[in-house]
Amino acid sequence: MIIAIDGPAASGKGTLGKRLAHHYGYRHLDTGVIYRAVAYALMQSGHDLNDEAAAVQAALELDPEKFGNPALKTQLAGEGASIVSAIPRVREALLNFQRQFAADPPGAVLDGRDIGTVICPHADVKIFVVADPKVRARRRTMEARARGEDADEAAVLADIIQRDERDKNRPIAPLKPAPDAYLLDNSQLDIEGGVRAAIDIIEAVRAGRSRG
Ligand SMILES: Nc1ncnc2c1ncn2[C@@H]1O[C@H](COP(=O)(O)OP(=O)(O)O)[C@@H](O)[C@H]1O
Ligand SMILES: Nc1ccn([C@@H]2O[C@H](COP(=O)(O)OP(=O)(O)O)[C@@H](O)[C@H]2O)c(=O)n1
Repeated sequence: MIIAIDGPAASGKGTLGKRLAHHYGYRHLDTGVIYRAVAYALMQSGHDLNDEAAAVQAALELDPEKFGNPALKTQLAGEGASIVSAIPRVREALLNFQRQFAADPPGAVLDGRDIGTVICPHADVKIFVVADPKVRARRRTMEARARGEDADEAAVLADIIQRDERDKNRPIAPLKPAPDAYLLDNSQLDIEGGVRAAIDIIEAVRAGRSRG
């Protein structure tokens, strides 16, 4: 089974994806990390984030072993990711890796912006996670502070809104729900509540399928 999770910045996609993968015994890929890693590589090598050739090269040379680098979590890397991810050739270079990850047994949960629309249009279940922008900014700020960073909630909110706008309005793989995605608003839910709601959706889809 392939579970596709999409949604705007800091909506809880990664947390949900990880928890669902654990619940079902599947592998999990946070695809945002891939674009963050490309942006980070460009920043480290002193290239402009709009340098298409350098960005494609960085995408082709990605090392999944480095996806755990804490530097990829910063606001700067997220902002950079939103710029490099709008380059069509970068997305193209990263397509196979993501599709291969999804196809490998026993099943996979992928989260990002275009999983249900482009990467896995035939996913068994698609969930589009949303939450009020202020709630998302608050959660992301608390997360950064817990890591010891000095995060300003208003600046985090501005970054989230700016990235969402860029991601929604780009011509390639824009952020939008697939027509067959289930909407999950977790503004009023805690993490457990969000996970339960997602499992309810997945089980309802499975039950519907087995009834044929
Ligand atoms: N339902 C929820 N209730 C409270 N906090 C949440 C919930 N879902 C996620 N979070 C927290 O919000 C922050 C952003 O979640 P994350 O999974 O990183 O989002 P995304 O992958 O969409 O960027 C994290 O600190 C996470 O612990
Ligand atoms: N499948 C994906 C995942 C991320 N991205 C881009 O990468 C950026 C960072 O993604 P992320 O999921 O790590 O961001 P957060 O929601 O964690 O803040 C996004 O703002 C998108 O521009 C994308 O274009 N497609």
